[in-house]
Amino acid sequence: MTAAPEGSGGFGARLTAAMERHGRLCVGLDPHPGMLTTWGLNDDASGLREFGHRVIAATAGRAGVIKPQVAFFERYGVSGMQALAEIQREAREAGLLVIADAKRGDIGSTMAAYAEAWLDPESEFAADALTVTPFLGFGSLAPAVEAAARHGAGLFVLALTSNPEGQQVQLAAREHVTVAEQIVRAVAQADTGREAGQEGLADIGLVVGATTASLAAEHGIDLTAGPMPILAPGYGAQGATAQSLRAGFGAAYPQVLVNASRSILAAGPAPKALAEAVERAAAELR
Ligand SMILES: O=c1ccn([C@@H]2O[C@H](COP(=O)(O)O)[C@@H](O)[C@H]2O)c(=O)[nH]1
Repeated sequence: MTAAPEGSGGFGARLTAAMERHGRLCVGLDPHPGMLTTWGLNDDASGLREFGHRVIAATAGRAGVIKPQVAFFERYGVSGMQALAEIQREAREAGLLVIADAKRGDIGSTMAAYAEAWLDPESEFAADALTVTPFLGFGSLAPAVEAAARHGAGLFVLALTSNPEGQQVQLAAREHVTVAEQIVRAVAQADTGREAGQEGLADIGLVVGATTASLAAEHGIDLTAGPMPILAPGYGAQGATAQSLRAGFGAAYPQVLVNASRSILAAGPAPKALAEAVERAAAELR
């Protein structure tokens, strides 16, 4: 049912191919209710579908990755989640990689169910990768790591999020090692199952905010500890710029996939203006 997305092989290989071809922009598909109104769309599942359809049309061929924010679909109940399933399928059929931003995390046995819901290609919500939270302990994500390997899918593990409140937890330290550093080390370790000689990005990556990247260096967190892809939200609406991203990530910048949601979506609904906003952001980050 789902088309083969960009490239072949596991998620890391597909993401590497997509970034080589289209650059490091990930377009955020965040149908804020106010945005639907501005775009002249219904504040219901039909509006979500049309919004998704237009964002996919503007993104395909201009960027390689799209990130639907699940919360903006969930708030419409069953019909919203049905629209999300259809939009994810349409995006993958258009050759885009889909990262479902659902930030799932629970005890291991429940985590296994979340992983099947989002990473099994036979699932209605099948995505190429899923954002997950490690704050129940990185070990609780083991079933998701196994499911990702089984399905050729990926995970992005929250490490140092873009919101300032995250630092209270993420920069707390035990024996001078911050929680964020422990997560980065655990993700690098989880990625060691790569085949000998395998190049490119790994399947399991990190979420590090475009706005908080410089904190990693300040706190001695080595984001180059492995070939982990790094999903970086915070560019545009949250204040990070192409220049601050490069400076903040430093040597890790080649691993970075930059998300932009509101700063691109604000250019809609006209298809040409939306496509130009995608092109501009992609060029700025190249
Ligand atoms: O640390 C994080 C993790 C996820 N997000 C999500 O990314 C987008 C950002 O949207 P903008 O409109 O470009 O600010 C949104 O879906 C967040 O939930 C994040 O911002 N920070």
